[in-house]
Amino acid sequence: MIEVRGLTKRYGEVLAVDDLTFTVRPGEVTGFLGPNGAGKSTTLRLILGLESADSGTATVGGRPHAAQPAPLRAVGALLDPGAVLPSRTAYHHLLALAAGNGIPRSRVDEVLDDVGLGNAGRRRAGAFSLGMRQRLGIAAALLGDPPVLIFDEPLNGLDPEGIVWIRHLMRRMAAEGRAVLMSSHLMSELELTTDHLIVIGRGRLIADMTMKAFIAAHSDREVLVRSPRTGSLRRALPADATVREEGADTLVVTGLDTAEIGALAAVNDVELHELTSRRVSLEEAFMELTRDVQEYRAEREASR
Ligand SMILES: Nc1ncnc2c1ncn2[C@@H]1O[C@H](COP(=O)(O)OP(=O)(O)OP(=O)(O)O)[C@@H](O)[C@H]1O
Repeated sequence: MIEVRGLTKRYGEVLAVDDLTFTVRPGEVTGFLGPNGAGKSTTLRLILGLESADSGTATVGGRPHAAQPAPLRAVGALLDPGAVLPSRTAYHHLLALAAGNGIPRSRVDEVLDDVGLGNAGRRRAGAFSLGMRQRLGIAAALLGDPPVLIFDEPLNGLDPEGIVWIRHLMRRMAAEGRAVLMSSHLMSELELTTDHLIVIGRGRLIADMTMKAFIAAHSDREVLVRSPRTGSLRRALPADATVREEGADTLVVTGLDTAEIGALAAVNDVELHELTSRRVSLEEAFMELTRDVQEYRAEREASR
């Protein structure tokens, strides 16, 4: 279990992590979501003891990272898949890590097989594709068979096969009872993989809820209407319907269903070319949730 309590980190003017509190539970994949610059990587580095907090605590299994007697057995992390000596073979890279953490040599072949690098272990890591480096980083994370796993943007730059593979791996790790934390700046990457969702913006907690609850809360339907007479249709709609234009001949309406809009169009003699009910995408729901912090970011960048 990861417990973050009142965690705060400042870099000069920038409050990168602002009084953040959340828990990552065993047996679940928790998605850690936030727009670029929200403070995700900083939070993960604080949990892993790579940075020190200005205040608050971050513990794994009840201990701060610095107090872990065998860090790789407590928490495995994939932060930067590029962090491998290019001249080393995958096998020797893992062997050095194992030796430094009192992990038996036999475990190296096990994890190489586990991540599908069984045949590539004797090749130099410098010649690996991004997908293979990602797998090697995950092998290193799994080396100590830890109960807690942290992946920072693990799907970045991967091909569809790699993405499916990592999704399955994370689900399997959670099914084995591990606590898995995965960061992303895209809701679409988390929707299929995670049980729980933590959203941050500008270093602060915005949402902490199950993925199911997030989907239920944001599964409003909207109706797309295409017509050569959108102006007349718009005037025919009741005042409490929300209407926005999506191009010259298209309206998107919330608050009415397709039958109601169809009936109003018929009564007012408005020709329709399309009437489609659709779910608001979770990506849009996430953007709505973080709009204030995105605007803040845009303002800050504009004023530089
Ligand atoms: N070492 C550092 N020195 C100064 N500022 C930093 C440092 N690391 C991060 N920051 C700033 O802290 C804020 C949070 O950055 P962080 O990398 O944690 O965000 P993030 O959510 O991981 O973003 P991304 O998705 O872009 O990686 C940003 O404004 C960033 O510029």
